[in-house]
Amino acid sequence: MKIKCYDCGKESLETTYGNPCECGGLLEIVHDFSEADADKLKYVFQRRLSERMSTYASGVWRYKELIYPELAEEHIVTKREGNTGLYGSELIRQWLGIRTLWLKAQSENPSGSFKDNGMTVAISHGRSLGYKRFTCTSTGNTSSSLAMYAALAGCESVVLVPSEQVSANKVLQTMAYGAKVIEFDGTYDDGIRFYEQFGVELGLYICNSMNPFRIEGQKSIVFEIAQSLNWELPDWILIPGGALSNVTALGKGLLDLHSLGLIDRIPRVALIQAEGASPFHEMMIHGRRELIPVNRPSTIASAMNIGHPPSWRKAREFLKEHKGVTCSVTDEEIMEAKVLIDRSGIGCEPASASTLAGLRKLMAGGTISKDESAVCILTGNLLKDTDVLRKHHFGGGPGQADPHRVAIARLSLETVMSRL
Ligand SMILES: Cc1ncc(COP(=O)(O)O)c(C=O)c1O
Ligand SMILES: N[C@@H](CCOP(=O)(O)O)C(=O)O
Repeated sequence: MKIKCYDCGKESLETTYGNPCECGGLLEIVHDFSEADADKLKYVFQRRLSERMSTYASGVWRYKELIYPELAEEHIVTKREGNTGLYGSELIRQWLGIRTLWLKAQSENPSGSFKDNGMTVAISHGRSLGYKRFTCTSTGNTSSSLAMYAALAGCESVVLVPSEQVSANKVLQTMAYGAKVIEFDGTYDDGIRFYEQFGVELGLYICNSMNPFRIEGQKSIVFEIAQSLNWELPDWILIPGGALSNVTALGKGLLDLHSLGLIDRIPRVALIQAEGASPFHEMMIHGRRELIPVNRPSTIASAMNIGHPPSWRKAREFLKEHKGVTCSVTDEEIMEAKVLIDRSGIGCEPASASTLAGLRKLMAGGTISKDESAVCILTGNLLKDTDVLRKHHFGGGPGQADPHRVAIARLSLETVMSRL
C-alpha cells in the first residue's frame, strides 16, 4: 500500500494523512492486489459474516485486506459499524414502477450515518500514529461520527461547525460524545479552506474526506452491497453528492472489486445533488473543465449544503470513464421522496432521500428504464434532522398538519374509538 497524490503523482509519507499534498491535490491510497485470490477472499469474507465479537464482526474490517491490510489489529477502533440492511420496499417500488429496487440503510450505523464506515479507519490510522486529538469541519454527521470514535478511543475531538443551516440534533450528538464544538459564520467550504491553510500548523489529525483513509473505509459500503447480492450488482447505484467523498469511495470500491474479479461488470452510478448546492452537476451537464463553486449553497438537505466539493476531480474521472450520470433535485422533490422512505419503515434524513427523488427523475427522463434494477444508498438516519420532521408534520403548529395526529380532550375508550 502506498499514498500518492492524485494530482501530481508524488508519493507521500503516511503522516501527511488528512492534509492535501504540497501541490494542493488530494492524496489517495494505492493498493497492490496482484497477489490477491478472489475465491479465497470471497471465502474469508463469507466466513467472517458469522463473527460476533471480534474486529472482523465489523462490516468495514471484514474487508480489511482491501482497505488497510497493514494496520495492526491492536490499533483498530471499531463499533462493529457497517452490517447495515439492504431492504426492498413494495410501496416505493410501485411508486417508481421499477422492476427491482433496494435501499441500503447506512442510517443503521452506530452514529446514524455512512460516515462511520470511513471514520473507523481514519481514527484507527491516527491512533496508530500516536495522535490523541482529532478534528474536522462538518455539517454535523462527520463531526458526530468523529466525536463518537474519538471518545471510544479515549481521545479528544475538536470540531468546526457552521453556525447556520446545520441540524441541531447533529450538533447535540457531537457535543454529547464529548467534542469541543467551535461554531463559525460560514459554510463547510470555509471550514475546509481553513484546514487547507492551517491544517499542518494545527497539528491535529484531520478527519475530513480529503483524508484518504476515510475513502478506504467508505469503500466497504459497496463491498457489503456486492456480498449481500452474491457478488452481482444491480444495473444502477444512486448516491447523494455533497463533498463527493461518497461517490469517490463508491467508484474506487467498484474498481477494486472489478480488478480483483469479484464482480464481472461495473454498474452505472447516478450522483444526485440538491438543486441549491449542485456545482458538480452543473459542471457535468455543461461539459465544463473546471468546477465553478457555489458561494451561498442552500438546501433543506443540510448534509449536502456544500458549494465547493473537495473530491470533484476524482468523482468526475470515475463518472466519465464508467458511464455515470448526475442529476439535481429540488427540496420539494427530496421531501416527497423522504416522506415515502419514512412511511416505508426504513426512514432517512433529507440528503439520503435525494437518491430516490433522483431515481424518479432519471426514470421520467428515460435515462433509467423500469426494467432495470437499482440500489439507492440512504446515507443518514431519520432522527438526524428533527427540525425538518417537525416542520413537515406539525406545519404551522403542533397537531395541525399531519392527518395521523388527532387531539382529544379526555382519554377514554369512547373518545379514542370515535377517532378510529
Ligand atoms: C447524510 C449525508 N448524505 C450525503 C452526504 C453527501 O456525501 P458526500 O459529502 O460524501 O458527497 C453527506 C455529507 O457528506 C451526508 O452527511
Ligand atoms: N455531510 C458532511 C459534509 C462532508 O464532510 P466530509 O466528511 O466529506 O469532509 C458532514 O457531515 O460534515
